Amino acid sequence: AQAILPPRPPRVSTSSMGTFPNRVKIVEVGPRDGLQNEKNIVPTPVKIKLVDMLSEAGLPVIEATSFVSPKWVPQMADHTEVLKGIQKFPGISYPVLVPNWKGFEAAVAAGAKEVSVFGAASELFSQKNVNSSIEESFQRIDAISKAARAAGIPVRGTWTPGCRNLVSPGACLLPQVSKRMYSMGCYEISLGDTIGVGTPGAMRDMLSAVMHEVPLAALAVHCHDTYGQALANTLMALQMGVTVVDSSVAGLGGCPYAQGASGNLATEDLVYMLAGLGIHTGVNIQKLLEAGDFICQALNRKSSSKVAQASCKL
Ligand SMILES: CC(C)(COP(=O)([O-])OP(=O)([O-])OC[C@H]1O[C@@H](n2cnc3c(N)ncnc32)[C@H](O)[C@@H]1OP(=O)([O-])[O-])[C@@H](O)C(=O)NCCC(=O)NCCSC(=O)C[C@@](C)(O)CC(=O)[O-]
Repeated sequence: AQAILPPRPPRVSTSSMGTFPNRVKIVEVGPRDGLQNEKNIVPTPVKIKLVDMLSEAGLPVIEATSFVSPKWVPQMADHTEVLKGIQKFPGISYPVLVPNWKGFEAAVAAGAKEVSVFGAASELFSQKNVNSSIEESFQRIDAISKAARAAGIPVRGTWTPGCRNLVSPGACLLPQVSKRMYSMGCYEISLGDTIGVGTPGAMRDMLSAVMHEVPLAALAVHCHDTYGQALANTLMALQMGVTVVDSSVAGLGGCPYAQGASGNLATEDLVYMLAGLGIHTGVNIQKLLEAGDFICQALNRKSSSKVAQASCKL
């Protein structure tokens, strides 16, 4: 596959458009969020090679795996082997998702240097996803954050409204839970549109509410593309000043406990859009496309990335 990067227009900024950042940090979630929903177990060497190829492509943060219960998510049962097996490139972070204390301890024992905690702003989704209430999730996160701080391990947090009214802040308590997570020591809060029903308007309203509670510099967005809105939602977030975006190579993804959740925003499409805006990411799109080809072949699947699809035809 070959990608032709879009021409860079002169930088334009008007008050009605907002100002785009010069640089965006991409958090690649493909090896974790992308693969966790796969029914067939992906061989461990394939997972390791995927992470290594993403490192080669220059992604600055790669969520490598998750230390969740193998009874709940069998696909992630090889988390220790994956984390130990990947090459650790200097300057790249490899956070791993941890749902509870047991997962945190196992992650640290496997050599994790950064962890991600997560929770939902909906009681129903919280029960489905982690078998606990929102309050119990906070207690777990608090304990993990304290221990992580003592061990010098940064903690990133992801919150998902996890309900149909996904980006409706009133319905989903997202600003309050984000604030609480931030105050517990998470250095960054990623706001997840887990089932991908958000629109740019809903993103604007949700972010406006959350920005009152958490500094903009500590916010990231994590959009799924169920309704084809992920790139547009991300663009809105960038215009509002967000500079950290989660995405998944080849648009892989979905949460096993969120009915209807489809793939994430494809990293290839994000990189292409950012290049067209003249926004620096440090990602080599050619190597990224190769990583996407590799995992799609391993999964026997067509890439969900429009850029990858178009590049194949060129
Ligand atoms: C949280 C639990 C563990 C509670 O699950 P539970 O069943 O309530 O846990 P438990 O404490 O009662 O333990 C049950 C068994 O699991 C074991 N266990 C317990 N914890 C662990 C662990 N960490 N690692 C390994 N094993 C574990 C534990 O030892 C025990 O084993 P047994 O004694 O029966 O043999 C479970 O609900 C779970 O693993 N949930 C994770 C679900 C998940 O991975 N969801 C997807 C990630 S979230 C997501 O994708 C959304 C996000 C973040 O990407 C945002 C977005 O997309 O928008």
